[in-house]
Amino acid sequence: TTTLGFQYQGGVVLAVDSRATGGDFIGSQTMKKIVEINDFLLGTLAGGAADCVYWDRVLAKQCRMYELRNRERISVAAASKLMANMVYNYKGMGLSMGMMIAGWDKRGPQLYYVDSEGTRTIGKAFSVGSGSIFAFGVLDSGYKWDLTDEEAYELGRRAIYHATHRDAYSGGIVRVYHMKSTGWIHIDNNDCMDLHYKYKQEAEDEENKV
Ligand SMILES: CC1=C(C(=O)N[C@H](C)C(=O)N[C@@H](Cc2c[nH]c3ccccc23)C(=O)N[C@@H](CC2CCCCC2)C(=O)[C@H](C)CO)Cc2ccccc21
Repeated sequence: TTTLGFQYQGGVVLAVDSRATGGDFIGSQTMKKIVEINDFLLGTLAGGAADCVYWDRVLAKQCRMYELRNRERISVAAASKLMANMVYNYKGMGLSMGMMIAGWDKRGPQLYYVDSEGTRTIGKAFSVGSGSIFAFGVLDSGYKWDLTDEEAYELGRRAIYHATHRDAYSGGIVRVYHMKSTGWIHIDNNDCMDLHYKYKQEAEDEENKV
């Protein structure tokens, strides 16, 4: 798996692949690794598939219960803390989950990393999963705060594509979401093979320019 999240002038962009593996067997090429918790909260999933899918659903329920009890949306900080505290109760029992929580609340756009070891941290950019080293290579070389929305989407797409190209445990569809002040929007899905030939053609066109 390769998941990526970064904050820039336009909010937070999330980009992920869609492969699930069992050993060297590919269980699925169409998994959803960006989960919609509510209109202003997104999560990304990496690690044990069942752990991720299960605990994401528990978090979504807890966030909804908070809204009903308090008549206001839960903050990004509180949602990420809920998840961190829930999985911390199982520390050392074999859970494997590395997730990001992206959202926009009264404090503006925020991005948290939470994992089953007990880490919860706020930051401007994270990449989680077996392909994260490849994604960081592209992200670090192309990131700046002042990216336009289109540049940010393309940076996320390219970073995940390069991870799917080099990491055997990443692949399938590259999914991109954008967390804005008005909530999240789903930008697009691209099969990583289509991106491969698109980028190959672009590189050849660039080479052939005088
Ligand atoms: C195909 C599939 C599942 C599957 O392939 N399960 C295997 C056992 C699994 O958990 N795979 C992990 C890798 C893995 C296997 N054993 C482990 C023990 C500990 C930690 C990781 C693993 C995976 O694909 N992980 C993905 C993220 C998943 C994909 C599915 C959606 C939720 C996030 C990745 O992190 C990359 C592929 C790298 O492993 C589980 C599942 C639930 C619901 C619907 C479909 C599936």
